[in-house]
Amino acid sequence: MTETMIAVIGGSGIYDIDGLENATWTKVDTPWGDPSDEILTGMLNGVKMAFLPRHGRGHKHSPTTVPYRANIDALKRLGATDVISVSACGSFREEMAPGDFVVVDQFIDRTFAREKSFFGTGCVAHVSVAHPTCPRLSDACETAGKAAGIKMHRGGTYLAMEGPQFSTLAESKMYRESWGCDVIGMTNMPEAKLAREAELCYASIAMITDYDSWHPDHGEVDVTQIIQTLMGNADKGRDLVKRLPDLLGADRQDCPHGCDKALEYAILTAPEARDPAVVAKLDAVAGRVLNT
Ligand SMILES: CSC[C@H]1O[C@H](OP(=O)(O)O)[C@H](O)[C@@H]1O
Ligand SMILES: Nc1ncnc2[nH]cnc12
Repeated sequence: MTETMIAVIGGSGIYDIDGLENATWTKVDTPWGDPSDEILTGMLNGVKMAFLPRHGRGHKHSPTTVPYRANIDALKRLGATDVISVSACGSFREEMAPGDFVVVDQFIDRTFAREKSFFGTGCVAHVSVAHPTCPRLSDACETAGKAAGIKMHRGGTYLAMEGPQFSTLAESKMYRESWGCDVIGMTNMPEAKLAREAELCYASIAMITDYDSWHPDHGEVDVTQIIQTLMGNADKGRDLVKRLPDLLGADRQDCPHGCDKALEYAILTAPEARDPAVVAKLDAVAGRVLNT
């Protein structure tokens, strides 16, 4: 049995969380460069917590330049077991209205200018992301959100676009009508894929801020409107987070869905063919299976 550490990656509008005991911002060095910012650690109701602002305090990183690999490595290195992403998203569904939250369970990855794996030449691995989010962690998010009085939707497909521009009207209609997507954002990929490679349970909460550009009764997406909605959402998001420790507990059992064993049969490169320098970089992410 290991000790739970709940890591929250806060998206646009969420640059800190309050209420942690012994709250400390810590710089974490990783073989993949600097994370987006220092990481806030502390205790909440007897459970270890970590918080990382995805874009950095002051919103320094664009969706393309967020150092996704360094962020996931740093959280794993600190001892995180569960990662909860909280993100601002557009909605493709009338019933998923601004102010509502969606516990996302699928993704379509349309990003193209990001490093998407910890593995590659010298140590090749292929993990499954058929089910990219952890149902156990998603259950906790849904329960916590409902207890906080938030209108929660369970399940939804998140279209991850490169950005930084919002979608054209034709794209928005295609994602909604032909591809069956429910929400859109710019950051959950490759984050979810990297969390799986690092054997971390991952859940994603989409805080709906707008109707993207498809909705006939709403104008095109506008960052001022998004930020206004976010200001209301951010407090709700923080309230949800505060309820997670009681739901997840300090003693962590093995993940019933196998998120924490994702690398068990994933590494293809024979031990004698592995590049020691590449293996060394994987100490935090894949130390369990590489015995580093
Ligand atoms: C502020 S609007 C666009 C911006 O907000 C979202 O960021 P995050 O997912 O980190 O909350 C979206 O993905 C874009 O990066
Ligand atoms: N409509 C939208 N498209 C992409 N990212 C978003 N983040 C918030 N709203 C968004």
